[in-house]
Amino acid sequence: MSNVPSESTVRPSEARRVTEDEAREGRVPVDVAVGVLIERDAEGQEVRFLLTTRPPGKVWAGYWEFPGGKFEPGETVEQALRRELHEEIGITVGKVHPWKVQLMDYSHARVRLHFCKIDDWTGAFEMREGQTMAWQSLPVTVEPVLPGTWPVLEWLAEERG
Ligand SMILES: Nc1nc2c([nH]c(=O)n2[C@@H]2O[C@H](COP(=O)(O)OP(=O)(O)OP(=O)(O)O)[C@@H](O)[C@H]2O)c(=O)[nH]1
Repeated sequence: MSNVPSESTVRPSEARRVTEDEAREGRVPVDVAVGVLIERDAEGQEVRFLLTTRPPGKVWAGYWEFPGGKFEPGETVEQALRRELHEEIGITVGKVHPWKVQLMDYSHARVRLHFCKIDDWTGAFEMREGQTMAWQSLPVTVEPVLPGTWPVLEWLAEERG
């Protein structure tokens, strides 16, 4: 797909999608709640989505991703997402729509990414961890994009035909 970065630019040992079956063995996945913030046009069609850079000092710093973070003990996806988006980008999230789950292996961790769509929030965006934000549509114009973000761009492209 022309508008999605090529996974071949990252060595397989660094990042790889895995299935739930494969993940039954080896490292226990870390659950991560991720928000796909969507802006709609007057007809209600999805137009743009928000990407942010990974903060300085974190693994894969500077790579573009959807905002979110790891669950804290006992949290649901929705609770983790509300907390992370408030802590990291300063907004208060309204309704959360669970969308897709994707497992991903990195050298630093195995993660289970819980992607949720959000089109309802209040508050001004404030990048509280030194990130950069960009509203994007397909094809995205920012780079580099985090490998764990590529599947989302594919799903969005599929949805838009
Ligand atoms: N936020 C986010 N994380 C993603 C995405 N895709 C993806 O593979 N990840 C991975 O999910 C993990 C999220 O961890 P994080 O370090 O950002 O979480 P956090 O904010 O709770 O950080 P901390 O508790 O380490 O400070 C990372 O391993 C990151 O590489 C994505 O689109 N958004």
